[in-house]
Amino acid sequence: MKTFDELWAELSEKARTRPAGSGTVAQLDAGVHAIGKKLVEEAAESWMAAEYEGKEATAEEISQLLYHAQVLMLASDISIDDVYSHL
Ligand SMILES: N=c1c2ncn([C@@H]3O[C@H](COP(=O)(O)OP(=O)(O)OP(=O)(O)O)[C@@H](O)[C@H]3O)c2ncn1[C@@H]1O[C@H](COP(=O)(O)O)[C@@H](O)[C@H]1O
Repeated sequence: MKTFDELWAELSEKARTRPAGSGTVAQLDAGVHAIGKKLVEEAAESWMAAEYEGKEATAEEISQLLYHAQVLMLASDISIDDVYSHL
């Protein structure tokens, strides 16, 4: 288990060091358009899970949604504080 902030620290490090085999690095290389499509896909899957699949599936889909949101932030050079400033 990890927190949002811990995942952000891990993904930031992956973006900086670009280890071989990292899915995050592959997504960053694919670009904002591809990352945005994944984000929308995970949002739709979260919605469907919440309507039809129960709490466990919904939590899993939302975790993937948060992951892809963080990847989009990295690809767009947006920090956590940039986002928090709008909350
Ligand atoms: N939390 C996640 C995470 N959530 C979702 N995903 C990605 O999002 C995809 C979502 O799965 P789906 O089943 O919805 O999609 P899919 O169509 O079957 O998968 P794809 O064909 O798109 O890969 C997964 O296949 C992963 O590629 C994640 N990839 C990585 N992480 C974490 O990010 C960290 C860094 O990962 P790496 O960069 O791969 O080392 C690690 O702690 C990982 O646990």
